[in-house]
Amino acid sequence: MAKYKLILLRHGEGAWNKENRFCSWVDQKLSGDGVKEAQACGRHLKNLGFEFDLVFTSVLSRSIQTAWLVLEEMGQEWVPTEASWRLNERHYGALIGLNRAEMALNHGEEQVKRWRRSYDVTPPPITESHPYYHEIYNDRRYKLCDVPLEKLPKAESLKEVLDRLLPYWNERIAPEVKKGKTVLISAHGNSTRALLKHLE
Ligand SMILES: O=C(O)[C@@H](COP(=O)(O)O)OP(=O)(O)O
Repeated sequence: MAKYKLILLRHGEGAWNKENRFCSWVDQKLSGDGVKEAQACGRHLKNLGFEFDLVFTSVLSRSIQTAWLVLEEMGQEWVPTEASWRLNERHYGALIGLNRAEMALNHGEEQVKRWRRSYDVTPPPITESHPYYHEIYNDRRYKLCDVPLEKLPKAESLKEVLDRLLPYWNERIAPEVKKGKTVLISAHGNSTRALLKHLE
């Protein structure tokens, strides 16, 4: 029997995943296929016999929606869930909204790969002239965070994702896992990647 029970989940496909655009902190909902993926995941976890005690999500709808759909399929909608910006997707700064294939044509495959997959390369920051700046920073969810609005990131490397995620992991999630709770984290490609890197 495993000592700890922690399931890490990346959300189902979002509308901008389909369009190959950097979505990051833009609050896109799941696509039709994304909904089906989350439901299939819920059925799979149910067949494996998982019974969750606690669920953690980011504050982005695609991770919350995925958690709901998973719990619904499992008949465990009542399980307490908690959302934190610290589980958000990596902040892709000025790259938000851009198409990865077009970026590769303009900047070269290597540069795009460096921005996406290196550990400590931070993309250029988002500025007020960016088309999604105001949508992100005027959103009420970011006024309710445990840090003031001006301290929220404007771009992040994977290392910086881990730096902002670790206090939440150490203070809020890890103690529950250590108590023997079965915990689901429904988050994003890069926030789960950062956490896995830490756990390994
Ligand atoms: O921000 C995004 O577009 C993707 C990750 O992008 P890549 O690091 O894979 O380019 O995040 P997710 O769909 O998991 O929330």
